Amino acid sequence: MKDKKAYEYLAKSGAEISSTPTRAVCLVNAGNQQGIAVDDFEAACSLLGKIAYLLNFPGKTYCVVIYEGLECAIDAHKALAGRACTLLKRTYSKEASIPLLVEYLIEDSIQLPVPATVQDARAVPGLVVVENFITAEEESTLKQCLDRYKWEPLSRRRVQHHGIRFNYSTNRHADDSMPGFPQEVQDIIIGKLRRMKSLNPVDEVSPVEPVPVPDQLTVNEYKPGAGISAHVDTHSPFRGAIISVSLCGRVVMEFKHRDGRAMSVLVPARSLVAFTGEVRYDWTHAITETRFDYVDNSFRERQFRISLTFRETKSTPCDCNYPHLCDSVGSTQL
Ligand SMILES: O=C(O)CCC(=O)C(=O)O
Ligand SMILES: [Fe+2]
Repeated sequence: MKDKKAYEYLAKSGAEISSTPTRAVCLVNAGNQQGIAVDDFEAACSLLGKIAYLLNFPGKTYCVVIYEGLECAIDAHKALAGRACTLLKRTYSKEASIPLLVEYLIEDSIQLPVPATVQDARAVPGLVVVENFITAEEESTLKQCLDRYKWEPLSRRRVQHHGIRFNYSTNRHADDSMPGFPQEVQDIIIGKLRRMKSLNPVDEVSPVEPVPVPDQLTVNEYKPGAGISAHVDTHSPFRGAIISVSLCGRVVMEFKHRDGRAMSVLVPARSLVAFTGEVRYDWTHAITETRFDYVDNSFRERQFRISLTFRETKSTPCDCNYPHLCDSVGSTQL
């Protein structure tokens, strides 16, 4: 019965079974739904030949390995067909003895999502991405440093606030100041920001912007799978660009404009992302709650991630040219 369902889902996805060997080997009964972890799956299948793509579809009862060469696919088919799933370290032990059903698929019939990349930032005006902004050593120093401070639990993540405090109920910074940033944050990140000449948007059309002088820091800790709903950071309390530095894991960030433009951008670990101009004021950004992101041509498990969002506070109304999402429109400004 289970097998039949898996074949039905496979057919529904548009994928067609081939009666002759192809590079695409489909493992039925060994999907993400049955607890196959993507890393175990990749390790087991790469023993049988060089993998071009790995497709471990979220919630599905099959997965697909596309080998670089046909010979490897034939070898894999021979090695895997009828074998117990323990080969793939299936986590549900009661199902571990179900034999694998292996099929070749017509490659063109497999629907692939478009993987999110860093370069996709080009389609989001004003977005700045600096890869490897901090080293792995600096990342671990910062993580250890933050672990010494108290976390505030929110429903799906934990936060810390440093510098001038932000009030979530009014969406404004509180008047009472706290001490400055932790020393390591000051030395590593603020030090690097001071040495940066400007913020250069990836699209190369949006104007270069000055580097802000942050006095407020929000630290977000996301467990794997957690996210943040679509929002624009309130305009008026903050001057210029908003900066986010990622520790520990990569994530895919979703950007949307009300005119229909939308883009998923890969934000690598240890990178700096800055929101300037149009993306700062006129687009929303979000992190979808999901266990998998489609990156590097595969669905990869969402990683644990800490982000540090730096803002420079101010007390004047916003003077941006993007009225639709502006909190100053209709009050003091227009
Ligand atoms: O995690 C991130 O990089 C984004 C956080 C964010 O959007 C925010 O704190 O406003
Ligand atoms: Fe934000």
